[in-house]
Amino acid sequence: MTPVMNVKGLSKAFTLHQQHGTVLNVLRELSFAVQPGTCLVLHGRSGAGKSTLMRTLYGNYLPSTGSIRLHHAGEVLEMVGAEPRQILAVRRMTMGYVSQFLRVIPRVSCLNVVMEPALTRGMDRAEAQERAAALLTRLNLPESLWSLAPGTFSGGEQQRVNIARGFMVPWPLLLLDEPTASLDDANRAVVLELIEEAKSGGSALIAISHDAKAREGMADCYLDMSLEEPVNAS
Ligand SMILES: Nc1ncnc2c1ncn2[C@@H]1O[C@H](COP(=O)(O)OP(=O)(O)OP(=O)(O)O)[C@@H](O)[C@H]1O
Repeated sequence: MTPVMNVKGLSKAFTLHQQHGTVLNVLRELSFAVQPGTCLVLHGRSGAGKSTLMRTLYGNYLPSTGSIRLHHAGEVLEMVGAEPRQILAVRRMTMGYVSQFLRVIPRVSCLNVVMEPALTRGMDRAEAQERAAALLTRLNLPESLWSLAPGTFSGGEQQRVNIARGFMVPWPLLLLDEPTASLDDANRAVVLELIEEAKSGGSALIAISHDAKAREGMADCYLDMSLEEPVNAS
């Protein structure tokens, strides 16, 4: 099977210019591939570089070395050094990212936050609203909150809005950062169902989860990022 993403020799170092130019070698020579219909879970101690890897894959950080090849729009795109317009097209069509915390935009209602990825892809508004409502209902978010901006919502409510938004459209590759961190057992089970449905539809997922039950429920394979202590050089 052709992988959705193929990563080779990926390294990322941070240089702390304000702190005597200390260099943190966070990712070192990582190579892995992600297949459609599977979930790869990033595994490793706190500080191993899991979030850094996610941000690098999403194009937020430029790696120091290596290659990230992504199946996008019928072609293989090298994400390292891709133009900003290509990264934006990838984020609209190919790679979704459910970050740990919802980015709250003042005065934008919960329903609009959830619908946005579908509207950006040209889905009809009524259809988008129906899908958003179905997801919010499954995630047990009270209907009385849907027309409110999520800024005042609890941590778990904000997380469920973020998850509904992430699953609004099918993604060839979906990145999930701690998708069940603030959720109770019932809502964790809903998130695991959504992940299973996405996999059945052919999506590949890359996830970080400190929640052992959730991790076991979603993982098809693991990337162990704790094999060595990071090397810090100045
Ligand atoms: N923007 C940055 N600038 C400098 N150092 C950074 C930056 N982002 C992360 N780091 C460092 O990289 C290392 C890995 O951080 P990262 O957040 O990726 O770890 P993690 O495995 O996701 O940890 P956790 O499980 O605690 O969330 C840490 O030592 C952190 O201090």
